[in-house]
Amino acid sequence: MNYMPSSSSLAPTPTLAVLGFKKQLVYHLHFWAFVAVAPLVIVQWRQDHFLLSWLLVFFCLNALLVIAFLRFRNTYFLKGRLFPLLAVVCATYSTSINGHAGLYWAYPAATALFFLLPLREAIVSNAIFVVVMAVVSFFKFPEADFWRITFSLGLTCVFAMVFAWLVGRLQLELTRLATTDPLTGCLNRSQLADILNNQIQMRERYERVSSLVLIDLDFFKTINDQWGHLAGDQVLKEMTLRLRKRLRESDQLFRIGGEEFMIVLPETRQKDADTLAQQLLTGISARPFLENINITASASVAEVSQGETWSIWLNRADQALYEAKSRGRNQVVNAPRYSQDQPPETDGEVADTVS
Ligand SMILES: Nc1nc2c(ncn2[C@@H]2O[C@H](COP(=O)(O)OP(=O)(O)OP(=O)(O)O)[C@@H](O)[C@H]2O)c(=O)[nH]1
Repeated sequence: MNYMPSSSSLAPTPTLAVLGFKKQLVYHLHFWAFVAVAPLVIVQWRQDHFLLSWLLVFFCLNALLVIAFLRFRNTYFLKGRLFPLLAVVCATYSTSINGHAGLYWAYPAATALFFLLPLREAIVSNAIFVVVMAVVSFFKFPEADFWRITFSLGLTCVFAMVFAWLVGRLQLELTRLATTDPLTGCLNRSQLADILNNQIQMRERYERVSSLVLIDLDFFKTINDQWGHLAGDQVLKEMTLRLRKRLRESDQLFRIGGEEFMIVLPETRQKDADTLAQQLLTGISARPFLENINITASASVAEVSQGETWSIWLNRADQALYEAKSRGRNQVVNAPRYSQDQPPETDGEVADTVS
């Protein structure tokens, strides 16, 4: 149970990876839209379509600002909302004055909406867009074209919607797979630093105290040796169910090692966390697992202290867990408070591997 820095702890979390993906998508859509639309400003100006030309200037300026904000500030300019609005207005207006030449832009505009807006907003915006385009085409083109345009634009929207919806689901599924342990469904270590850091910030900024509990099954190796690895897996699953049953919705349960679990308890003082840990250990030892496997667990409790880092907090809990094991197991040990004058001995700065 040695918490040492490793290069993998510097890798972005799955959630950050998804956010990074979204930023790249927005960045590229604005960049390529700018490249495609900028020449049209001159084309439309030369054709004396001054209003459309100005609209396209706004579109290009917005694209440049979004690109600049993403690159230099890592934020979205006006939340990225102007692109869809301007794209739809330009495509509609261009169709009304340029006919088919303007209509062709309606298709990329409708598709882009699904990648830039939340799905529901994109569906509503595109439904309105298709209706408006249908009205414009009804007055602008022969009836046969009106039907073709309305159906082909509607179908483009449906395809884009299905694709965007599936990409969204895929992102959620990949995040879930990357952040949870496949055997127990508990959170894995990928977001551990972020979640502990959040609790530390709540402590520093708002004096809101949280605690963490480490629970480690005792002599788990003998379960595997005696009953087999599959039975060991079943015990871990049932252990998770027993822990979850007693926890609150806001508590976060991690499996941070083979038979070691960590629970983050927001808004919970050491004393209450200790009571909870005692109850959890009772819940484990009171009834046999898989009908006849009796097992106990050891636990430690640590309330977050002013001025400590997440790794010191976790190390304090870890050392207390060692203490519980060496005192004979099947008990809870409270970690001593962290003091900036006398920091507790730690094995290293960053928790990344647990044995
Ligand atoms: N079935 C199963 N066993 C696992 C899994 N992950 C780790 N283990 C086993 O858990 C055991 C942990 O053994 P130890 O670290 O010696 O701990 P212990 O036997 O519980 O002893 P103490 O913690 O000192 O009480 C090892 O035999 C690992 O192979 C898993 O996902 N499934």
